[in-house]
Amino acid sequence: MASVFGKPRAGGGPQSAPLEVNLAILGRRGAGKSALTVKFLTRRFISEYDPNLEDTYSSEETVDHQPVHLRVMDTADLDTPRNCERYLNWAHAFLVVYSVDSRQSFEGSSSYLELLALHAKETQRSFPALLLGNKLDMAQYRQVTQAEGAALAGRFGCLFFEVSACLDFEHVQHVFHEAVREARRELEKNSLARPLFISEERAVHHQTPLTARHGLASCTFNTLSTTSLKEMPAVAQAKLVTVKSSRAQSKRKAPTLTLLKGFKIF
Ligand SMILES: Nc1nc2c(ncn2[C@@H]2O[C@H](COP(=O)(O)OP(=O)(O)OP(=O)(O)O)[C@@H](O)[C@H]2O)c(=O)[nH]1
Repeated sequence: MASVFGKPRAGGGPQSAPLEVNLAILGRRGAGKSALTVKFLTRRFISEYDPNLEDTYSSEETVDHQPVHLRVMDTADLDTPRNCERYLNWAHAFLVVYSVDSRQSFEGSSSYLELLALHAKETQRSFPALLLGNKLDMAQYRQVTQAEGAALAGRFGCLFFEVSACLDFEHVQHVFHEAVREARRELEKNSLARPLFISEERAVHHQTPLTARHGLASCTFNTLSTTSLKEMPAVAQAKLVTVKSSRAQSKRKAPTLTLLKGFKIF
């Protein structure tokens, strides 16, 4: 990571305007979404988090000598995807996390990948996703083989990595940077730098619950259209996360680590 979380180190690459990339981390409770997020942002493994809080963090990164303003939404969906539009309409790329020692979390990751595939079909856009088999350090309790993870990733055409939030930082950083590369490729390919739009008059008619059509997840999302549109509020005003105060309390129970919404650690 070429920046101390929140500000780039000297020599962090050419001073062009940083590309903005939004990354959402999805997966069943306990898969390790928060631990991976905090490892990437702080190089530390923190063991306990409050499972109910959802936070969005920001970090100035340098990926392949290019500055990137990276936002990471550490979601908290409980056990199945719900109210998905908060991340489906926000993220440029997704990390779908399961734990190699939990068959249930692996099946949960398959539901998320199916949801993302449906969203891509509905919006006629493609969204890079990376499948992560976390807790590799617990391989002796494996319930999901590497081959099964690779096969699932292959089915959805996404990259696959096995990682551990409590082992080396470089491996976790590599995965986040791979997600940025995938998002950047997609943005450059589809020049998606334009802000997302939502239909004003037609939002109600276009809300089509996925459960009605696909029995998959209790998620609904607006079908995006480009006529008579109002620009979506900037991320800072949008209610993307449950955090209301000026401090983004991390999900860990212990009071020692708090992440300021102003994107720095202290
Ligand atoms: N051994 C090991 N434990 C991990 C790893 N990643 C997370 N954990 C532990 O697994 C538990 C769940 O981790 P979280 O990061 O809270 O998982 P989560 O997906 O954010 O789950 P929720 O907070 O419920 O949404 C915690 O006790 C972590 O310490 C890992 O790579 N290895």
